[in-house]
Amino acid sequence: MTPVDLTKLPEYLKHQRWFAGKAWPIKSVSVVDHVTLDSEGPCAFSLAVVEVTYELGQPERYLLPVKPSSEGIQDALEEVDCLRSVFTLIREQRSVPSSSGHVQGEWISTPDAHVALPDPLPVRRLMVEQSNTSVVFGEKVILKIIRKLEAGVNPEHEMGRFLATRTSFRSTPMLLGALTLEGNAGATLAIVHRFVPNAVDGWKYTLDQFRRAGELGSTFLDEMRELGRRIGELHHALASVNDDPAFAPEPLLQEDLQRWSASILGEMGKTLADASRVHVDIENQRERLMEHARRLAHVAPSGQKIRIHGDLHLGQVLRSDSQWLIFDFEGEPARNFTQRREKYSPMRDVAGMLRSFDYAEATVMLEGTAPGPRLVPTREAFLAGYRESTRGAAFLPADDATFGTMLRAFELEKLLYEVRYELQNRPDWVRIPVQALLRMEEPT
Ligand SMILES: Nc1ncnc2c1ncn2[C@@H]1O[C@H](COP(=O)(O)OP(=O)(O)O)[C@@H](O)[C@H]1O
Ligand SMILES: O=P(O)(O)O[C@H]1O[C@H](CO)[C@@H](O[C@H]2O[C@H](CO)[C@@H](O)[C@H](O)[C@H]2O)[C@H](O)[C@H]1O
Repeated sequence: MTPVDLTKLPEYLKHQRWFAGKAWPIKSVSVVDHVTLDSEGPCAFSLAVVEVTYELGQPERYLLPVKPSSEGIQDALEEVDCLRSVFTLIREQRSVPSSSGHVQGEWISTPDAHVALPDPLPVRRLMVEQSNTSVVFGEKVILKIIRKLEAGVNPEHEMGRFLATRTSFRSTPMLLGALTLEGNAGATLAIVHRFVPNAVDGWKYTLDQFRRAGELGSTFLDEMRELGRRIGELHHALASVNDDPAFAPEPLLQEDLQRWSASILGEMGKTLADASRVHVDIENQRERLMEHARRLAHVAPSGQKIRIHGDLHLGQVLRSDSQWLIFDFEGEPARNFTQRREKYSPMRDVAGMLRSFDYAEATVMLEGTAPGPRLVPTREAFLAGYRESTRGAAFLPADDATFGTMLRAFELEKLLYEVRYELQNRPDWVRIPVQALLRMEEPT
């Protein structure tokens, strides 16, 4: 028996914030696995994995926590008891059979993962714009229930578990547990982290600083230097284990550089053509930009490929208690899990953060803030901190010239990604990466 009225699902899905396929006609929806939870308790509900097939394009899978209701389908996550039930399953590491496998709760039991929770446990839905559903329990832990499921190993779950159990890196809200569906429709369904109270994200924090008149204060630049150091420490931690093939650093080969260079050149073809419809001048830059990507293929290979954050920007760091914490290890949403888990040069993360400083500068300028010396000092402070904490690291290129060439190529790669991201999501913001592409210097 299926837990939901399948005939009502297409209409239900189209009204959900997290449903990505609103623009495409649905051909069919089927339940591929489901489990009933709390069947005897106050909140009997189902966790159903549904597959949506479209008239055109690839099918997608979603997690539907649902309750039977006289009106058809009700989101079980609207009920506090159901949210507590999901959390308890994880905390007590329970295993519950599903129609074609089982769901498994996982709770990390190292001493530094210990968290004391009040009883009864207060529950608060996080009121932020997000594509999943996050809930805070007792102001101590945050549970993210994943809505759109991808095939393969979830990088946020994998990276969080690795950092928590195999490294001493603690500049991140620690992963405490997860809920996984094992079986044919296997996927990570939910993730629990330590909740960071009173945190401000790095994007808001930086905008506030950039909006102030005059020069940036030395305190802020020290904080940016500290952020650079934290990213360097993250890379050290990610490169610190050799006995786990998913994380062991690998030598960076000429063929890696050639592959990455070719991929940037390939992305450039279509992206610049799309961008030139809104900004005609961009086509004149094509040759100069291509040269930055070509140079990547020809540097002498040094350093390593390691697991990286993969989507590092100011919105992925939190400032709390005068500390920087790095979070959201799920990687770039436009790539599949296999691509996101690939080892890469850590320079890609560095480039991502530098791009974010440019976005912050462009944002305050568009708001009418007077020009000022903000961008260059922020970049320099961040890079100085990063270089300080990674001096002599085996994962970085051996000399400064190669460091510079690789950094420019990865900034270009991120810029192209941003043009595509903005064209699709925030067309008014396309000008930010486009202006940066126009400003990119002649390769030296
Ligand atoms: N551990 C945490 N402590 C405090 N706030 C957090 C924590 N994790 C996430 N948040 C807040 O929740 C928001 C959404 O979290 P995120 O994991 O990015 O969800 P999504 O993947 O759905 O975008 C973040 O922007 C941040 O403000
Ligand atoms: O936060 P996500 O993992 O969903 O990342 C995506 O969205 C980001 C925007 O929220 C986008 O970041 C771009 O805009 C930021 C400002 O809003 C800026 O700080 C980043 O540098 C810029 O890349 C990110 O690229 C995208 O993957």
